[in-house]
Amino acid sequence: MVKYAKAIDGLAKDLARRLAESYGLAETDFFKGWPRQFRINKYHFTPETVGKLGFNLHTDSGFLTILQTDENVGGLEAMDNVSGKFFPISPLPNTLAIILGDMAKIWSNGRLCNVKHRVQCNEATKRYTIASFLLGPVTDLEPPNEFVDDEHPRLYKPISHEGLRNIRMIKKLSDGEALKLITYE
Ligand SMILES: O=C(O)CCC(=O)C(=O)O
Ligand SMILES: [Fe+2]
Repeated sequence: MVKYAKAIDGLAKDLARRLAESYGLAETDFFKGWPRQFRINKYHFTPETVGKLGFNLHTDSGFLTILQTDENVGGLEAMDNVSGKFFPISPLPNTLAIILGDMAKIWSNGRLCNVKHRVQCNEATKRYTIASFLLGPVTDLEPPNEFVDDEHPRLYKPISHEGLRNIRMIKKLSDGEALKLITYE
């Protein structure tokens, strides 16, 4: 378990660093000291739950999620935010799914998309997934200067990961809509 967590943590940091590099940012270790979280999702799908949701539509509140999906049981669906259509993220052996969350959208000043996703129960069986989250800063997050200019004015008021999570919880907005509440007029 510790070995797995360390390897996943290394991968998350590597992905974040490469993302920053791909935008030509000066600061590529921006995620230093950000908390991480690890969760095993266990779905007890039954004949009664077939056709229902196992996990409601949501965005992940953090920066990025590395999801190890069940190799045999599908159900994860991502939403295309232009058409609103859902498409399945089918299980592929030896493949991890990477999901960008609310903090990635705030950090990139709106360039990166916080992907809406859900889990649909398609068959009466058990389903296991492992989600590892690189969350976000404990202090208020502001996009790097490279993401802000006259054509791309600051979209969001500075906020910590916990601050955003509190808004999501209090306002019951776990589908990414909480970002509208911290948008500059
Ligand atoms: O179990 C899945 O496939 C998705 C889990 C998920 O979206 C999450 O843990 O945030
Ligand atoms: Fe999720």
